Amino acid sequence: MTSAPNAAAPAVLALDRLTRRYGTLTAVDDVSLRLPAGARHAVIGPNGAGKTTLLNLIAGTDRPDHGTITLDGADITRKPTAGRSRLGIARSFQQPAVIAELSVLDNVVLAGWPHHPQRRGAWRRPSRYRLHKESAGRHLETVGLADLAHRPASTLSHGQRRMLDLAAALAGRPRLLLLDEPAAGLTDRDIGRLLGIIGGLPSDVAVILVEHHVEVVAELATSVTVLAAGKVLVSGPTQEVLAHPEVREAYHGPGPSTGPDGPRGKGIPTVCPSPTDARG
Ligand SMILES: Nc1ncnc2c1ncn2[C@@H]1O[C@H](COP(=O)(O)OP(=O)(O)OP(=O)(O)O)[C@@H](O)[C@H]1O
Repeated sequence: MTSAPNAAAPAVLALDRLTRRYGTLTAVDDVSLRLPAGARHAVIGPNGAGKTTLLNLIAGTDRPDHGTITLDGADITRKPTAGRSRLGIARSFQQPAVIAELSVLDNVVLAGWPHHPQRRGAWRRPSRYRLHKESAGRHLETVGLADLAHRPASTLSHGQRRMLDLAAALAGRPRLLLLDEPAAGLTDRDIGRLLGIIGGLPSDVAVILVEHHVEVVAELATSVTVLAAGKVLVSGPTQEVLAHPEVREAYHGPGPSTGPDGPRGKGIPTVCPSPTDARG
């Protein structure tokens, strides 16, 4: 079993009282979080809990109304997305961000371009462009798409596009990788590969994973935050959080013993239900 990140270690990412309102709706409500280098942290919660909004605030595609975000001790709350990306924040999306007209390889070359040490003049100098292609090829090998490198991205299946999106995120040489529902729509085989890829990331890359598959969360995350209506319901080491009475009640409703080996088998759903399911 994995252990929770060391709370005393210096934080790569620190969120302090982050709040985002849309009109009268508070999508993210006073959320604080500290993640050390190499953290494997999951954010779970029912539909509409504010998980994607939280990722958007960290990535810089949305701005908080209140609170601060620091990366390696520097305040990035007002920094534009491109600046955060240069500092090493990369993300994958619920809908894979793939350029269908480009080859699989060139999607990764393009994503890695601004982060490559040999980025200047690479289009004009074939030897430099070759370096970009080589490092893109390594990322494709990591995600199991090397054989499809020269195919148009438009020909990929949904699962393959997700893997390409992940290769593109890795090309950004991230310090912090934000993954929004990476297992959604994947076959069991692809989920197995995904677990291997994320599990094999360099140990200094911190990962925040928004995921509905609790089995994926239990396998990958050492710590978990549960959001409900934008607020932190509970946050801490994965096994403690998944066994927390309020978390179990939120997903199962009140009832008799819900111990890990109780009447509901593993006691946690494989896929977190939507609020409608939860109200069931
Ligand atoms: N741009 C926006 N304008 C208005 N409301 C928004 C906006 N983005 C998100 N919301 C609302 O904020 C709340 C949180 O949305 P968010 O997408 O962050 O939830 P989520 O936990 O990621 O849900 P899901 O699991 O369905 O992806 C929802 O009620 C949503 O409708």
